[in-house]
Amino acid sequence: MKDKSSYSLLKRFIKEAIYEKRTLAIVTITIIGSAIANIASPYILSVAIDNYIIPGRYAQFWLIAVLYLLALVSQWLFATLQTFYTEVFGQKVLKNLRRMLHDKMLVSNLNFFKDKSTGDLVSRIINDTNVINDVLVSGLLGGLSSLLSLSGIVIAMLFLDVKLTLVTLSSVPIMVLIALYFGGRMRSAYRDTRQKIAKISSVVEESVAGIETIRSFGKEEDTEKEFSKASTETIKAYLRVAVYMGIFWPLMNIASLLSVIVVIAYGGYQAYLGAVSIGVVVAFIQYAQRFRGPINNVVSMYDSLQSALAALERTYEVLDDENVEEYEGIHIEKIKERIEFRNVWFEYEKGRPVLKDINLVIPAGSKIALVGKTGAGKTTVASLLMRFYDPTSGSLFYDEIEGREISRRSLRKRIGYVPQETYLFPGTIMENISMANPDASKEDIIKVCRELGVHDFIMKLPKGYKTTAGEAGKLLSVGEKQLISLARALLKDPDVVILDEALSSIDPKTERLVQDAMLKLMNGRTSIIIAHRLSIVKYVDNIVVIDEGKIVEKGSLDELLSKEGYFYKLYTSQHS
Ligand SMILES: Nc1ncnc2c1ncn2[C@@H]1O[C@H](COP(=O)(O)OP(=O)(O)OP(=O)(O)O)[C@@H](O)[C@H]1O
Repeated sequence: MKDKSSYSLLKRFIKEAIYEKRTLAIVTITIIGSAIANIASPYILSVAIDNYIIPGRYAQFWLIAVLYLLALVSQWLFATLQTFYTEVFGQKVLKNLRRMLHDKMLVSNLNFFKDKSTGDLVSRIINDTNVINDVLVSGLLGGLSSLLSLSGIVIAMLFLDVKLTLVTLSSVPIMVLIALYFGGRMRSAYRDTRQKIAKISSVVEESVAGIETIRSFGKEEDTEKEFSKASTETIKAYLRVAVYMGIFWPLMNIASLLSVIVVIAYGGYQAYLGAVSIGVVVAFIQYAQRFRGPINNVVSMYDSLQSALAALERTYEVLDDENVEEYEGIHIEKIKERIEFRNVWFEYEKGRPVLKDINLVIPAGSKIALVGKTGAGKTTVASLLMRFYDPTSGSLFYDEIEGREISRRSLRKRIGYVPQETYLFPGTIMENISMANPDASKEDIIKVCRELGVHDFIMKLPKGYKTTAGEAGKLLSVGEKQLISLARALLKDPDVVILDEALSSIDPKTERLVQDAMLKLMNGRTSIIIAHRLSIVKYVDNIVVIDEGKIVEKGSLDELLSKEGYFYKLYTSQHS
């Protein structure tokens, strides 16, 4: 264990978890109550035997019998309450951690996502928090409760008879060794089963996502083999757990019985000599049987701490990531005059600029097309416009206000972005469009869809506007989805539109629909089109040609064609 950092991680976690004070107070009470009740019942039994049963004082016997019953009932009651409230506490901590992680994702900038895969983030939010709950909350509280019970039992035993206590405790090291050796193996085998299950789900996930590629390359057999391998490994891992479980608990029981035998033999002999009473020996027999569970809990708490600390470290890594979007800044109501790039340089990775000294003025209401080979930097220009990133050096100005000073939210409200691939949120088509403007009525939405020519094909879907995104995702083509995205952007009524043409091929009929819808959306608005097809460039005022992060040509279609330069080559290669 990396002591110092593990300690500070734990300290921070405990400090943050402790804010659930009320639930934690209830858990603490149940833990203490449980420990006391656990110690009390054997003790009461010893008193009952020595002071009432053996002397034959049956008149007052009912009192001690009621006390014994009470101790047993409270033992059960506290144990139940402890399990329940530990879970309540754990779930609250879990919910809070998950909320913090999810919120963090929502406010993080795109650098945050650069080195994290979807699977990794999902696993941090779902699995790591689960491990933290299991080990750090339930495990730690269970372990502390066991430690308290163990200490209580030892104190009660010492109080009754010191020598007998030492004899009884002689089997404890054996139990600790068993718990360390076999228990440790059992837990690590169990962790292994979780990893194997995760492997199965990732194979399934990949098969579903890549089903078309699998089919087209005839890779069904390989995928099937991979799945079978993962399944077999899972079975093996579960069988290992079963074997270790089969060995572990019976061994613990034997060790526990060993101490009972020792107590009976030694205690019995002492009782025969009159050194201890029968009641005390009976109490010791009961105490001796109560060691195995708590000892296993304490050992397993220590054992699992390592994996939980790793999970905690991964969780804090996300929470402490400094790539956060700043939402403060000047609120802009409208982009009225122009957008300007002034000496803009940008690099995703230090020392590798992808935009180099971009200077560009986009007057309000004008239309420009960004053209260039793949990887030239067109999408990056669009990302800077929306402040997904800020320039590494140089500035963007919106009506002479420096981009970095403007509130990101207010800026993005003024921009309608139509990405290459449309993301449909869970929900209906209607909800997917209305998210652009929650105040819009159904009629407004239908009007916008009619205007863009989207209405007819939405009505052809099985449930029209009520078709869910899941169904629509399968039924709609890339172009049709982009039409929905265009409707979404129009409903927002932005000042600026950024359109990223779909790369995938679209059938000619839909392509015409998409182009018409694009032109309607662009009408009267500052428009920046990332043009892949070049047929759209007829409709723009200016074409900006980017190559390797630099603007290499700029001008109207006629100007650039007559120049017979870089653009001319691109254009003629697509139109030949
Ligand atoms: N998130 C990122 N991290 C690191 N490098 C990136 C990132 N996004 C893009 N790049 C790199 O920046 C360069 C410009 O990419 P960009 O996506 O802006 O080009 P593009 O002209 O839009 O290309 P395409 O037409 O293929 O979409 C490329 O070399 C690309 O590999």
